[in-house]
Amino acid sequence: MGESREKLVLIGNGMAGMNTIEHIIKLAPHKYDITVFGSEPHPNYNRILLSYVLAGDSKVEDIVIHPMEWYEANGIHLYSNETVTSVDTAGQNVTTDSGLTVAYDKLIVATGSNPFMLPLPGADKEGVMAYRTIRDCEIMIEASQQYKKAVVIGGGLLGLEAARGFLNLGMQVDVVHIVDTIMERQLDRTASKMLQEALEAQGMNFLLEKQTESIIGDERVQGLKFKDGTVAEADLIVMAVGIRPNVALARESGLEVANGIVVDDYLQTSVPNVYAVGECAQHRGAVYGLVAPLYEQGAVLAKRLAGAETVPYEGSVVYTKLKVSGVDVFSGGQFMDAEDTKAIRVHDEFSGIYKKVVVKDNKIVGAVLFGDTADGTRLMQMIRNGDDISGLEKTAILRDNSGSGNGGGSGVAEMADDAIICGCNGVSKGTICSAIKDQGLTSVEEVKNCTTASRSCGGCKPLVSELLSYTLGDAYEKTSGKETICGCTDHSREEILAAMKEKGLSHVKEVMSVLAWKNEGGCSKCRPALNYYLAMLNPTTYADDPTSRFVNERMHANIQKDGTYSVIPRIYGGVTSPAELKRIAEVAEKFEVPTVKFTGGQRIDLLGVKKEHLTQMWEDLDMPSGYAYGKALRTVKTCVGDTYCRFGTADAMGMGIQLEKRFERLNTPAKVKMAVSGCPRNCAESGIKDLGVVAIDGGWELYAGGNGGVKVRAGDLMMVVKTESEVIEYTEAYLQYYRETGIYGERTSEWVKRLGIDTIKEVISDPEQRAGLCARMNETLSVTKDPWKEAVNNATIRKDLYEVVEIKS
Ligand SMILES: Cc1cc2nc3c(=O)[nH]c(=O)nc-3n(C[C@H](O)[C@H](O)[C@H](O)COP(=O)(O)OP(=O)(O)OC[C@H]3O[C@@H](n4cnc5c(N)ncnc54)[C@H](O)[C@@H]3O)c2cc1C
Ligand SMILES: NC(=O)c1ccc[n+]([C@@H]2O[C@H](COP(=O)([O-])OP(=O)(O)OC[C@H]3O[C@@H](n4cnc5c(N)ncnc54)[C@H](O)[C@@H]3O)[C@@H](O)[C@H]2O)c1
Ligand code: SF4
Ligand code: FES
Repeated sequence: MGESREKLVLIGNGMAGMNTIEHIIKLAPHKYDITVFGSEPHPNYNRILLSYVLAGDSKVEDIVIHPMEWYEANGIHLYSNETVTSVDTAGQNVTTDSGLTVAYDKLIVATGSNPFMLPLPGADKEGVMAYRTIRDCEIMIEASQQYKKAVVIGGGLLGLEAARGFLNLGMQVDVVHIVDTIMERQLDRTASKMLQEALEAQGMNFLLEKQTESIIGDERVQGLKFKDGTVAEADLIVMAVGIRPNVALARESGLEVANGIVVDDYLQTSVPNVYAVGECAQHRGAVYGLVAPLYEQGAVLAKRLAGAETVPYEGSVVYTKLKVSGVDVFSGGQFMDAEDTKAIRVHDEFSGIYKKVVVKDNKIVGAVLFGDTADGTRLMQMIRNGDDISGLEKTAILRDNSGSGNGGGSGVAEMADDAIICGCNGVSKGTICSAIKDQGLTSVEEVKNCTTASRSCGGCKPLVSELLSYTLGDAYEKTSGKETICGCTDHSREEILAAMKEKGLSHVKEVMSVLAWKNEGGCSKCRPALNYYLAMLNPTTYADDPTSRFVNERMHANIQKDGTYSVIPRIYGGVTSPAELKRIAEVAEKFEVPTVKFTGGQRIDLLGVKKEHLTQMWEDLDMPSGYAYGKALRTVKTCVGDTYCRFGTADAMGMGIQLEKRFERLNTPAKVKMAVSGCPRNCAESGIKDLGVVAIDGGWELYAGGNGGVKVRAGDLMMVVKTESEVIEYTEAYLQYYRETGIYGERTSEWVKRLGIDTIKEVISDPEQRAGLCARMNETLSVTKDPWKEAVNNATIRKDLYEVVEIKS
């Protein structure tokens, strides 16, 4: 039987080529004798998921698409770790680097791309690398165990996913980007800036508008120098500045090559019996760098080679999603405004949501979504269908997905059966729903195994989950729905706290190990949370884990966008003295601080401080840390009160200073701001603070859960008390209750809303409960230390965190 088979050879054991082979085997299992060559020493794997391997969410073995046994079972000869070095198109055979020659009747070239490496002086130093393969990923993971500081050049999709991975690996990371907006090839300015802010909050540091001039160091890289003369330290540099089609072999073999290997609508090259598919191919002038279009090409080529009827491949409308946990970003089609386009925009600054839909001639041609990407699939379908939207309401195009009511979700119910749910693998709603019904599937994993939907980037998992819910109703709801603290675990906050108490768990790694964390090292969402919960439960015995803190908290200073730091000393109640001001001025002069600014919280910010100056500055200032970087008490703003103001009924400054001295250094689920006003005129803005204190005739009002930031909220009146010591006592109880029941990252404004002010009132009004809360607060406060003093007095901390390695250029 084998005798009659034609010989099909595939060069490139990657995603596009092997997807084509998989289709061919399904369509015409006996037509070809198939040989596959791959330069990498692995079976075909999902390159996309490398980002999850790097981030610690998956293991290398989990991302294999076709294991070795699959090749064997399908009679495919796989030569891994073997590179094809020449193609004889006249004699119809290929030759490899080990000297092997194999004949073909049909040849598929799927050699992918090469990462573009900037040809900089010093780029050949050890520690400068690309990010494309399993090997690259392994090198990065190994390096993180030895080195501390990574720099990623390129703030595109790949660079940002690499940077996120480094943070998860416990490294500090700078992202160097050439223009002033990241992901400018996928996002408009508004979305880009929102993304930057969100990633900065995760600990990423951006060096924007920087052009690298050279890479410095001896044998191993030590840093990079920019054209503007500045430098950045680096133990490891990853170049993620784009890719170039891997066409050298094709060119040498006489195939027509422009940017990529030129192919027609059936993926045929300029040479008979030779086809090209994937990133190396150029179709109608376009070269693609995402899997969805490559799989569309593969489906057409497979049909062609299997002898089945096929429509031509006519090009693809592409969309992307960034795979970084905690941010939702979608970009598709023609997303930039142009003279002949109009846009529908929704920008909710309170919820951090931005949506833009670009319309041309009454048709949607592109979209950018940030913060809520549930509309993405539907919009892409409308773009592909060329739907006329002139009769549609704006709300039918962009939905409010925030609620769980009818408007919520992505509207899977209304999608047509042929709507593509999984863009990467081209799987439609109809296929998924039939598989769920016919095969009795009950989980996203089962749908993936049966239909391939969600097998690649995983971006469609929420939609698949919605389809399961839509098809199975309550039966599905019952099997899912628990709110876990992050994707690394199936446990909820409550379960984790209960286990910490019951099993006496005492460090972050132990929690992850005992509770069988799916991702061994955890991520930036769960590790700081676990560190906080452990410290909250065991204040006197727990040893803080600085590696589980965000970089600003680790450094006790805020990193600014140019890589310098800001230093904000504590100024109790916003009240200072000439001597203190003189000292601040002297320090600012001595260290040539470029900007000195008053903050909204009545203190002084020294901006633009070099890392190596931090500890000496703190020593010279001889003032406590203002914790402007931490999830902790920030400031207590005060008015002058009855000391100077004729309306004042109480000593607002004195009360504010007492509160700040009592609660300084207190760690809380999220930052806490307070204010004290000397009368109901409320000049210190007590109504929009986490705790606001307002003097009234004969006493004080305490307001809870106010916020003047992103989501403005007026505080709820929680309590009216008579004396200053009662203000302290009730504040202790309130803050401790928040510490014990707040979700890590949750501001009091959200917490008060979640619990209800009446519940909080009830708890802290109850003398027994209040006494317990105050006792636990006392215990916590009894062991806090000033971190700046600690760093000044501890040579190891100074060396490990603040010393700068000298960089030779
Ligand atoms: C970290 C990372 C994350 C990504 N995330 C996404 C994402 O979320 N969504 C998305 O759509 N895309 C993503 N991509 C892009 C996606 O992985 C690529 O578009 C896709 O892998 C390209 O497939 P390909 O088969 O054309 O090339 P490749 O997958 O690169 O396969 C080509 C293979 O050919 C081999 N080869 C080359 N020359 C020879 C030769 N002469 N002889 C033998 N073998 C040879 C190479 O070693 C390679 O294994 C990501 C890429 C990376 C690196
Ligand atoms: N989630 C996803 O879909 C995903 C994830 C990773 C990779 N990918 C794909 O992998 C490929 C490679 O990704 P990429 O991010 O390297 O490519 P890219 O071309 O999308 O982005 C490269 C970025 O580097 C910047 N840049 C160029 N020269 C620079 C320089 N000298 N200094 C600083 N910045 C510079 C560019 O401005 C650009 O934003 C792309 O095809 C991408 O689509 C996709
Ligand atoms: S709040 Fe009252 S006491 Fe304080 S400054 Fe304003 S008017 Fe004066
Ligand atoms: S959309 Fe990428 S796996 Fe489904």
